[in-house]
Amino acid sequence: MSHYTVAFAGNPNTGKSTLFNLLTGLRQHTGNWAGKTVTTAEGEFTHNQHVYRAVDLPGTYSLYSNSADEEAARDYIIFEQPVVTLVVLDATSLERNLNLALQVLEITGRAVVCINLIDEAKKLGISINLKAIARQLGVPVVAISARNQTGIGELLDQLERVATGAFAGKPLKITYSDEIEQGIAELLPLVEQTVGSRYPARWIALRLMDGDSSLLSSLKTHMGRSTSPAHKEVAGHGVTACH
Ligand SMILES: Nc1nc2c(ncn2[C@@H]2O[C@H](COP(=O)(O)OP(=O)(O)OP(=O)(O)O)[C@@H](O)[C@H]2O)c(=O)[nH]1
Ligand SMILES: [Mg+2]
Repeated sequence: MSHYTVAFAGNPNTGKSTLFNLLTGLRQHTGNWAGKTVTTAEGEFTHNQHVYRAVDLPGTYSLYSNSADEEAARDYIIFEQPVVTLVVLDATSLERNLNLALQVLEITGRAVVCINLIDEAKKLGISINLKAIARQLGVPVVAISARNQTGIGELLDQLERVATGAFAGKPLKITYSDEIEQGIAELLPLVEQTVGSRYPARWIALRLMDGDSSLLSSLKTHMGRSTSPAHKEVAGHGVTACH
């Protein structure tokens, strides 16, 4: 039986924990990230004989280094490298929410985009062209309502496709201005030489150009250790639903 780690990322209040609780039921525990006062939760669920370890990341608007929450979500995706990152978006404010999805896709193509609160969007008369968004983003896109429990089967099927490698994402690559692309081109070989092929060099180059010293110090910390799965760092127990 395979075990796949799935990280739940998304803006605050997009229903990550509602979905997480729905999938994991009471098979979950909460704790703090190592050295950070950021609460996280882990749980387990099964679909088609595959076991998934779900990690509920803190809600963030970006993966820059504006807060401990953003640093924790960023570090998890980059350094713990979940098999799938599930990006949960609010269907009623897609434009703002897609910003985080684009940032995740700059880091990894092993992602599924989950458009939640589709019931609310319908009430507001918002219709969403899932196929067009999926084509543009290059990863599966599924509409669900975590509250009404609709679309969950399709979401789990898409998670499985990405987790097993049956679907290989071709994540949208954002092309920046000539000046920035020139900077990336100069920095990229140095970053690749330093961090190797394990980490997303283009994204790291971009963040370094932006003067992201927090990412730099996280890189130093994580590169000094071999692989250390996140679950070892989560010091928690107790059965509780997360919020
Ligand atoms: N109408 C509707 N409400 C939902 C749905 N999913 C979640 N909600 C509601 O949205 C609110 C936020 O849900 P949470 O699951 O706490 O959101 P979250 O993303 O975990 O929030 P943070 O942990 O703060 O980032 C709650 O009141 C949920 O009941 C949905 O599919 N439809
Ligand atoms: Mg939550």
